[in-house]
Amino acid sequence: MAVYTQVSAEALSAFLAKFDHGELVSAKGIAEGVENSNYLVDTTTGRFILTLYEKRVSADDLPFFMAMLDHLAIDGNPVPRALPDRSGALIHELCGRPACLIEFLTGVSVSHPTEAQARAAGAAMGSMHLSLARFSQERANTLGPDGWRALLDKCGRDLDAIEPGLFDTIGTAADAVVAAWPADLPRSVIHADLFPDNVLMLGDRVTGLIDFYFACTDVRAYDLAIMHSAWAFDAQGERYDAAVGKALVGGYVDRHPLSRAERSALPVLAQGACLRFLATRAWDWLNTPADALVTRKDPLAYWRRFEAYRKDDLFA
Ligand SMILES: Nc1ncnc2c1ncn2[C@@H]1O[C@H](COP(=O)(O)OP(=O)(O)O)[C@@H](O)[C@H]1O
Ligand SMILES: N[C@@H](CCOP(=O)(O)O)C(=O)O
Repeated sequence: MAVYTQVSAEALSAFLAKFDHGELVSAKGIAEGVENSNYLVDTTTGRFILTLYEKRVSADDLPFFMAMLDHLAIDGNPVPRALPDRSGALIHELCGRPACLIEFLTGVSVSHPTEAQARAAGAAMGSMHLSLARFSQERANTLGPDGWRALLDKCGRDLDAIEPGLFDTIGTAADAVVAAWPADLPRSVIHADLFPDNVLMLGDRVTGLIDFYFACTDVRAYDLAIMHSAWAFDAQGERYDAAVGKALVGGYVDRHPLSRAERSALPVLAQGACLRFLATRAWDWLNTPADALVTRKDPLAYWRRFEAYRKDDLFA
């Protein structure tokens, strides 16, 4: 469960009093997620998400994320916007954290995507990329190859506590990926974390794309590679589902073109994606406070995926 900051009913009522969205009826900490504190808030006029930004989200980046969400929503993408208070402010402070009141979107995230769901989710990313081609703001990726390499170095030999020998094995793998990293593919703002838990669905229909707080400017095909690594394997990273992987890429290209150069870079981009998520998961595994209400995610599930991408071309 990801609730790092406890918000009292009194503090939440005072916060809601700044908005025209009714009075507090109930609030529950949301079990899913690892980065921020999220509450499901019911008021006398509707249902909302309250997010308090923690850990890796800098308050300085919030205006970028909010502008991106507005841009995508105007283009008809199913993304949640932050709601302004009576003075027009979107970004607030609550219990010492930056906080936003956010539109609630219906739908559930799937844990075992079917081919049809993967195709729909890939198409949703394709549409999002078409829209982002016209979004002019930029944000550097702090978790690009330099960022995840530095994070792995910061974990250092403690990585061996996760699995003996991991520090050396990953170091060699990271060197190879960094050396092969494509420099000249098309770039744009990307989501950079479009895992199944960040796509809300009703049946085979995508009803929500959420959690844009890693969004950044990077190689556009890297977004698809991240998504592939998250959607086409089981949670342990042990079993690859070729049909789901194919459907995901197929859905994407139904909406957005993928050049030959982008296609042939997907295997190395996917390996980079694996090391990036392995790095943050390993850091969190080693550094999450014992009293945090959060379920840590298994770093080795991303090492297994990495080995699968290194062994075979899963995009062939
Ligand atoms: N706008 C929203 N509408 C509906 N549910 C949401 C919304 N935002 C977040 N959630 C719910 O909260 C959970 C955690 O949100 P998420 O943004 O993924 O958190 P984190 O940033 O901590 O990873 C999601 O899995 C989803 O169940
Ligand atoms: N998706 C990442 C971690 C970020 O968690 P999210 O709940 O914000 O998607 C992972 O699985 O390692």
